[in-house]
Amino acid sequence: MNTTTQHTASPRQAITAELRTWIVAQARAGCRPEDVLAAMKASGWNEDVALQALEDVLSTHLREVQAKPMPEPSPLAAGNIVSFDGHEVQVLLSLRRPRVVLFGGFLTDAECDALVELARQRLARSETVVNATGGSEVNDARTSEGMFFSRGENELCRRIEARIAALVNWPVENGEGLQVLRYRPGAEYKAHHDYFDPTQPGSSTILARGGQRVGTLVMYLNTPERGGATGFPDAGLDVAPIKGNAVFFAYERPDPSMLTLHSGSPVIAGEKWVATKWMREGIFN
Ligand SMILES: O=C(O)CCC(=O)C(=O)O
Ligand SMILES: [Fe+2]
Repeated sequence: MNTTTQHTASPRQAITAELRTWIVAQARAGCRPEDVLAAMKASGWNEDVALQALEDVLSTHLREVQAKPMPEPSPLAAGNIVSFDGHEVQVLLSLRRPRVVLFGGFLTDAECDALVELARQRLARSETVVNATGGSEVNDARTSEGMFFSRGENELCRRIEARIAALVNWPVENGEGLQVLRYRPGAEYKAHHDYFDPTQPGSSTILARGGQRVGTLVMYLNTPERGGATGFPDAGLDVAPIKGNAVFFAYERPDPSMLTLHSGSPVIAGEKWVATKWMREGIFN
């Protein structure tokens, strides 16, 4: 029997989610297609069927990666000063992988102070999402206090939301309301991803409202005396929390390979205040 007949005669082997993830991971790690094919053959795949599976998975993956619109500050380059609404913002750092951009002077001192004062009386102990249920709970991994403004709640929120939308090219409607956090000495937010784990049953409720998170902007509302950097351990990057600056990062897929694992490291002295804007794939209502 030649291979062609064998191919026609054999039922198409199913491309499971697990196999798809594995093939994509091999490609992203720089493995040559012929080596991936050899590994599949070694684990019992018929050559033609394996080739077809490789082709299907990789072409779909390429289309997904190319077609997906993302929040993205380009065409700004590091070193530029960008002006929006009469307000000048500097691009202090731009990293491609993970996608991270650090803005200088994103908020004025007066805007930072006003956000802190509006948020102060509404603070409550921060919670984390419980993936299994889609609810939330108090957790040692996150020892800050926080509150949410609803989107467009007041003139200040509207002004900041319009600036974010313009500078990262992402619609205001896709943003969650601003969240303000206060960390006291010793408080931290341990390493986490901002996207919702799609394999967890609780995520479907959360994702029904606006889809996945694809980008985050953390704005520093004060400069803590010591500690409190935003760390990106996969990139070996620590962003100093300086009043008015803001760090943007984006993650095309809800996957650790985006390297956007990050933490709010413990505050050692003083308080740390931040405002976070999370951006969804779709309209968040
Ligand atoms: O406090 C920080 O530096 C990071 C905050 C953060 O990760 C978040 O709000 O999701
Ligand atoms: Fe985060």
